[in-house]
Order: sequence, then C-alpha cells, then structure tokens
Amino acid sequence: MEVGSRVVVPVAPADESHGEENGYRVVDVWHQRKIPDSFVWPLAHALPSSDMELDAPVVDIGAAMRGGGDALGRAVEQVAAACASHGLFQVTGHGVDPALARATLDGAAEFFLLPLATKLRVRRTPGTVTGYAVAHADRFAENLPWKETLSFGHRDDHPTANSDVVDYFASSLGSDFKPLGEVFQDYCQSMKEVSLAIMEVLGQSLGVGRSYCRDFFTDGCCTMRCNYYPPCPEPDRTLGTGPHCDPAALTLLLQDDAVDGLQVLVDGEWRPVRPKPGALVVNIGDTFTALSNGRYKSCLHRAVVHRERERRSLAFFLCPRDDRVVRPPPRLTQAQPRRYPDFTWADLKRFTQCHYRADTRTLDAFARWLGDGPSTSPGAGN
Ligand SMILES: C=C1C[C@]23C[C@@]1(O)CC[C@H]2[C@]1(C)CCC[C@@](C)(C(=O)O)[C@H]1[C@@H]3C(=O)O
Ligand SMILES: O=C(O)CCC(=O)C(=O)O
Ligand SMILES: [Fe+2]
Repeated sequence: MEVGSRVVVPVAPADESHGEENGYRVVDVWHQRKIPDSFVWPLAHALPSSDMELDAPVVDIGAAMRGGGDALGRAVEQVAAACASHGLFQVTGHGVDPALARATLDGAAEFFLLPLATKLRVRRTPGTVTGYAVAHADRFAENLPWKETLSFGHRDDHPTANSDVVDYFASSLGSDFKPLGEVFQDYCQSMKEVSLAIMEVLGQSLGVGRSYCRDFFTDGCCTMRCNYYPPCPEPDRTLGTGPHCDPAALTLLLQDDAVDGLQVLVDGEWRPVRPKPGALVVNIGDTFTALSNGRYKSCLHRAVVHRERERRSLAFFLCPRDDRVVRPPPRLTQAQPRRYPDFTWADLKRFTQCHYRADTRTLDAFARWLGDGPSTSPGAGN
C-alpha cells in the first residue's frame, strides 16, 4: 500500500482486505490513475464553467466601521446589490493579521499531512459536523467529494471562550497539538470579530439598523471547516465540494492565494471567484436568507479540483446560538409574507448532519421537513 493520504471507506465484507484502520477498509484513492466510480459526479459539468470572474464587490469593511457616513453608505450599497443577486462579496480592511492567516493555512496543511491513524483520532463524530472526514465516505455512497476536511466549533460567549479550540486540539490529539490549536483559536476569534462587523453593514442595508443583526449573532456559535483538496487524476469527472448553499448565516472563506477553485453559479454558468491577496470571500448562507425573509440570496457555489495542484481553503461559518429562533424582524415581513417557518440553528444543523445532504435546495427541503414534523426523514439522504 502506497504511503500517503488514504480514503477511509466502510469495510465491504466481500472485499479483500486492503488493510484496516478502526474497522474501516483503507484504500489509497488519492494516488491512483483513475478515480473510483463513487467519486464520479455525472452532472458535475452539465453547466459550463466560465473564465469570466464573478463580479463581486470588494468592500472595505474597516473604512465602513471607522468612517461611518460615506464609507458606511458605500459599503451598504455594495453589499445590498451583491446580496440581492448572487450573495457573495469580498472584504478588505478587515484587520486580520496576514501572518495569522498564513499560519492558519500552514497549520491546516500540517494537519492534513499527518498519518491517517493520527487524523482518525479526531474522526468526525456521526451526527455532528465536528472532526476529520475523508470524502464523507462514512456518510455518502456516491458523488463523493474529492477532499479531506477538519471541522470544529468555537463559541465566545462561554467561560472557555478563549481556549475552546485549543482544548479541542489538546484533548483530542494531545498536548503536542496545543500550538496548532492556539493558531486556530486566534483565527476563529479574528473571524468572529470580522463577521460581526459585516453583520452591522448587513443590518444597515436591510433597514433594520447596525445593531440588529450584530446583536442577533453576538452570542452565536461558529464552525471552522478546513478543506484539503488533493491533486486529482480526473478533475473533470469529480468535484472538491458539490453545488450547495451554506446552511449557516455567513461564511468567511480564506483561500490559498495561488490556487483558485471556488465557483458561483450565475446565469447558468459557473464563474470563478479568484483569491485576492489579503481579501476574505464572504457569502450569505441559508440561515441569513431566512432571517432576511428571502431578501438576500444564499450563494450557490462549489469547488473544483485540479490535476497537478492541491488546494486548501478555510471556511468560517457564523451561526446563531443553537436555541435562538430564526425569525425575520417585523420590518421585513410587512411587505412580504413569511417565506420560511421559525427554526433554530440546532434544528438545521441536525437536519444536515442526520437527514439531508446539504445541496442547492437545503432550505426548502428543511422547511418541508419542519412542516411534516421533524420526526419524519425527508427521504433525500442522497
Ligand atoms: C452545516 C454544514 C454542513 C456542511 C458543513 C457545514 O458546516 C456548512 C457547509 C456544508 C457543506 C460543505 C455543503 C456541501 C455538502 C457538504 C456535505 C460537504 O461537502 O462537506 C456540507 C457539510 C457537511 O459536512 O454536511
Ligand atoms: O473550498 C472552497 O472554495 C469552498 C468550500 C465550501 O464551499 C464549504 O466548505 O462550504
Ligand atoms: Fe460552502
């Protein structure tokens, strides 16, 4: 068996043994000449990819926060236009130390280079987002994404707010991983600050005032998702992350500077969102679409992979506190009837982890599931 990353797939009793880890059959997929059928996405390229980059505004969030007045007004205009159309913009002036951003991308690279047995010590806990996963091979049987992921939570309204991420790494991987945990801790805290500043602009743009959305998410929980996309022998037959809208409220994405991969669907074409050095990509998620009563669009996006180059991305998801009811403010339901039922983030998180593979229609499927009574499963476990 070659050395290198391996895909961990459930043991198939009939299969000859390929070596096992923790009761799983281990197959080294990343280094084969052809991709297994389970990784083939038949419709991956049904719609064309364009070379024309997405026209996403670049918002100077720092100026908007400092300057008020014109700078805030400019940011409000940019954000309102982007969120009413494709739901994505980029932010600069966010104040995140470039050295921290670099250290966090390097830290993620360091984690994914660890031996499989070490990574499996933090294997994703079924039914939760938290932990390490390979191609989600423990959850899905087809359309497997060409990636490894590591996800963990952060909450800063908690007595352990300044060490919850460090504690996760040290307790699950050992004290040697405390420094790595500290880098991710600092990064998550920085991302939370930036996302609350963005919430001020979003609230102003919706006409509910700077503090409404900020206050709604101040005690929110966050999920950090590190993505590692290995080079792929057949990049046109698979996807790194399939077409979807993020279920959370807001996503702040840091991409490897040199390697693009993120694409947004606009007018029937997949348009690249190329990494701008120093900028963070921000997209609206399903929870914010519901909070805005459908005013702002949950961004429909995906990630493609490459034959020769690996790619990493860090997705920081801002979510409400688990038990806070997501319900639009009255100002957004006067002219428009309610688009979605009340729900909590805990409900939507459970829906995506236990009943439904998040895709381009998660919010509508979730609303139906809630209407049918959460005890029923939607039968969409694709
Ligand atoms: C609530 C979530 C589910 C996913 C992680 C996330 O925290 C936000 C993004 C979701 C996801 C990336 C959307 C595409 C499908 C998915 C299965 C994936 O490719 O990873 C989704 C994540 C998940 O682990 O369910
Ligand atoms: O890797 C990317 O560029 C996108 C990842 C993504 O959409 C996600 O993790 O939700
Ligand atoms: Fe996403």
